Amino acid sequence: MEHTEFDYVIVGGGTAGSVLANRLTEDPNTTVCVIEGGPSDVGLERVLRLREWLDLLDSDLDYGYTTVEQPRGNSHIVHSRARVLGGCSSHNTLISFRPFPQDLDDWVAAGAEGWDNATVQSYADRIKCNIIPVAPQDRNELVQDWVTASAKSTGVPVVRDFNALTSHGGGFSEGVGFLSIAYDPYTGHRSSASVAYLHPILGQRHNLTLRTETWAQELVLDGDRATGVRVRTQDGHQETIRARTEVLLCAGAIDTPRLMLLSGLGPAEELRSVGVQVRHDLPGVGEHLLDHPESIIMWETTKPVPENTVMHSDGGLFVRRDSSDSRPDLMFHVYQVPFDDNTARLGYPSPGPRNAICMTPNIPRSRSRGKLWLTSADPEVHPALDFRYFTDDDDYDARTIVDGIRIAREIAATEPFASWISREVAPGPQVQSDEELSEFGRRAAHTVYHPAGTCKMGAPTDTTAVVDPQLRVRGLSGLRVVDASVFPTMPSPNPMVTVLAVAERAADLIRADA
Ligand SMILES: Cc1cc2nc3c(=O)[nH]c(=O)nc-3n(C[C@H](O)[C@H](O)[C@H](O)COP(=O)(O)OP(=O)(O)OC[C@H]3O[C@@H](n4cnc5c(N)ncnc54)[C@H](O)[C@@H]3O)c2cc1C
Repeated sequence: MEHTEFDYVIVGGGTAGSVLANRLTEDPNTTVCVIEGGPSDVGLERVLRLREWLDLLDSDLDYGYTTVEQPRGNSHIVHSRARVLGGCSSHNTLISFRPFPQDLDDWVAAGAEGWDNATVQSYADRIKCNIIPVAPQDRNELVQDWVTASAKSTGVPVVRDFNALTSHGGGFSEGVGFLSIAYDPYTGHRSSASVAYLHPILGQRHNLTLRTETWAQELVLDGDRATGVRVRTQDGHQETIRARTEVLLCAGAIDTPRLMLLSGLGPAEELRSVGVQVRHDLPGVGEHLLDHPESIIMWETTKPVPENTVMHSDGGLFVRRDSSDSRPDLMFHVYQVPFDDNTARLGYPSPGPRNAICMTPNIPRSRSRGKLWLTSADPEVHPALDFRYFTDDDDYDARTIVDGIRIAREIAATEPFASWISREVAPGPQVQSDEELSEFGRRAAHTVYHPAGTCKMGAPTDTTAVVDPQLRVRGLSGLRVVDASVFPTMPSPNPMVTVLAVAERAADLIRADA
């Protein structure tokens, strides 16, 4: 057994972990060790080339978590989670939206004192990733025509830079346009958390130790203090890495609660039932599993989809149905490839690779709530994930998807987009009633890959919260969570920028405590 000691041990060199590693090692007297389960992405072209992101799903760089049966949804969804430095920012589409001001009002109302809009946006200002609206050479004619038709059909404005509306104003209620994406428009490479925060300092800062292909199996506790992490190295050895000051959990919304539960931190009765020794009863760990569910409508095109693109999903549309809230309540991505995993399984034909266009309506503030739990004390066994998709009491989630498919059909009937479409492939024009559209929409449903909330932040008095507003785990010392698990509620748009901003602020909170 080899023992090594650092000031901070970061579990997970992913989106949040990369930010923390950079910011904490700005002080040359602070030592940091990052434990990352996957390999480095340095020089790994198949990761760095953003356009090839679809090839990473279900690959050796994907943990590929499945869900338990979803009686009202799709039981076949695979939740991709990246096993590589940079985490999901090395795997995802890098669509970059600041959280809406009202999303952060919700955080404060949920007890996350100090996470108000002005504060969080000021941390988003610091993000090092190169976030820009899709560059002119990557804007293809089809998406351009889709933007024009969407604006005409729904009456929403065309937006040139969504984030400018959030950083310099009160956000936006509706809009359509090319997305903002964290990438280098000259090379097509990612500007992921690892590219932006780690690559420039690897080998430069001697106070940073990076342990790739190393898996954190259990937290080491001394009474109620976290003092280290027991890890398994690539060659199967076990060792303990000690933290003099803090252990920082950045393993993401699935693996952070999983590691806590395996370490005896979680709902006591449930832990006992699988034979895990209880170290600290924390009922909220694994509860409150959030996501952005989405569904799909797919068409065959009259001519091949133009080749130029950033990553095959370059446009976005936001619609607001409920005027009592200033935020949009329906979002659509547009996929310029057959996004047919779920439709093919249901028996729908797939157009050729260059002859499909899809719209995927998603629910920005889904009302269904899920849960994650252990089925075994064996650290190799995946936890159970139950998103409880489409189970909210008033059927809001399913109705949102039905509205989304209807709005998408109207856009498809509007020029200049209409001329690109030869026929609707899924669900097909015969599917018309609300009941039929709901049935299709739920069975073909997918995830936008945004699990969050499983170690939620709340007021120090909130017994359902896992961390306090300083992100410290309740009732323990030397342990913080800094990743998408801490979200008290889901930000309406894609969450990566919120994760980056959370990590930027966490670095300040950690330094202030030290
Ligand atoms: C396919 C896909 C597309 C997406 N597209 C977008 C998008 O376009 N825009 C957007 O805003 N969001 C997107 N998301 C979501 C977004 O990427 C995530 O919400 C965000 O990156 C999560 O960051 P995190 O720090 O919480 O976790 P992660 O980035 O997942 O980091 C966790 C890290 O911890 C490591 N790890 C886990 N367990 C252990 C362990 N026990 N020991 C050691 N290491 C461990 C993992 O290998 C990983 O590197 C997408 C996600 C996916 C999967």
